[in-house]
Amino acid sequence: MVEDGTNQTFLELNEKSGSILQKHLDALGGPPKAGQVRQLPSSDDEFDIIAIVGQSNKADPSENRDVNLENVRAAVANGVKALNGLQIEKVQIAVDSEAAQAAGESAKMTAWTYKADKREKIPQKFSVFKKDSLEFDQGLILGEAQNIARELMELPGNLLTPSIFADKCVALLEPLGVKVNVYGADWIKEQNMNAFWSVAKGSSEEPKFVEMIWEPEVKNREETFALVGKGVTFDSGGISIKPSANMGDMRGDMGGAAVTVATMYAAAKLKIPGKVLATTPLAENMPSSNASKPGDVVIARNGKSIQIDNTDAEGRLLLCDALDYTAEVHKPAAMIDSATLTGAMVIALGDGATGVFCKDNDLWNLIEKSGHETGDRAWRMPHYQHYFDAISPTHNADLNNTGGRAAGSATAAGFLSAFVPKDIPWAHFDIAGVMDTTGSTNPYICKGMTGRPTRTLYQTLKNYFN
Ligand SMILES: N[C@@H](CSCc1ccccc1)C(=O)NCC(=O)O
Ligand SMILES: [Mg+2]
Ligand SMILES: [Zn+2]
Ligand SMILES: [Zn+2]
Repeated sequence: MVEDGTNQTFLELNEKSGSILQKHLDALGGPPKAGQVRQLPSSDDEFDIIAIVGQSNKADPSENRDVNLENVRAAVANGVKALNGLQIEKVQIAVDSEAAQAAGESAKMTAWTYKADKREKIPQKFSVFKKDSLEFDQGLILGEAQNIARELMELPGNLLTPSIFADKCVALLEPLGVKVNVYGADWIKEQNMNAFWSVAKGSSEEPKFVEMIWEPEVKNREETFALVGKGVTFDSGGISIKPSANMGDMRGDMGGAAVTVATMYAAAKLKIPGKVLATTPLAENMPSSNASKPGDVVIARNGKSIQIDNTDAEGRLLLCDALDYTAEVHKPAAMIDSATLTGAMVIALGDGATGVFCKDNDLWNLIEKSGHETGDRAWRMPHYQHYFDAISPTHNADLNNTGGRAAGSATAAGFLSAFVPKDIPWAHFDIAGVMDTTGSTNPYICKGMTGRPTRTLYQTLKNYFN
């Protein structure tokens, strides 16, 4: 696969073919425009087909990402898709070394579909044209990591209960040298994680709390970076039940946990030179006679009382205990939580960017830079006292678990801030908007669950420890 009709690889192949390639290309209308692909028969025994891919050269700085790399991702995606169904197993991609990682990421993500049997028709083996490239291979791993998150998110609630999710964490990460601790209901209650338990107790599926530790022998920095991910394997809303239309999408309400685990996979595979600690509270949110009722009051692990006025605002209840535990027990130097937290974030940003709430400018700058590099962007949201005031105080407790309709994402972030010590740089990623896609906005991610922003989380760790 070769980008446009003018680059060096094309010229070499054309010369070798005695200018037949150029003749075919001219007959097909000349070099492809951005988004187009021309497939040429190859006279070279080494290749069955040569695909010439048009690449955009638009570079608008206000896009807030490395547009050149994103153009390469798009071109590779279009090329791979044009080869679908042709029984081509292996694709060599002609790409410059500075874009090789982006090409690898895109190839791997484009070649993925949830239905494993359909993958047979899509090329699955990729390399750089006639050479080995470490950057490209790293890109393949990062694409694979995001695919792991997509797979977990697509899995329906009956096939991915908290117990099954926890088993998958062990199977995926322990062989890579990540220590994985899995705790159940008794431990959650012993820890006084009563806010977490208030969500889980309505389901017959046992909740799990998974703790993952990557600690390499060789470190660039001694600090611990912590990740926390919301893991609601199905969110029915509980007693405050959701409308039935599209309720099946809530199989992806463990997206925060999925991208957290996928980031740990990438961190271990690519041997991030520092300690990364991750936790995921996992539960189902179901209505039953055991479920929490609107108006119930619980005391969270940190001693704060919470009035549960809306059982569908459950994410912050699991997360608040997980954040408190992670901060107190592991004392990280920085912490990011990821959560499909609010419908308001879907309205605010759609699948354009992850909404990030962060008071620490250094951490925010690191996250923004990372999103710029991966193309999976972050957008800073307001994290003011004003929004915290909307959820506190409440009639019968220190905090209310809902701040009402206005600025729902910001008041949710305000709620979480009551559980993170002020001296720990912390960012909250509301990933509800980027949870899924119609498939029309990004050429390398098909319709469905996206696994976003796995690569931006990984890149943030990489930038932090390098
Ligand atoms: N599970 C969360 C977020 S639901 C957000 C969403 C909606 C539609 C498609 C994708 C994501 C939840 O229940 N939040 C409560 C709330 O926002 O009120
Ligand atoms: Mg799922
Ligand atoms: Zn909910
Ligand atoms: Zn939820």
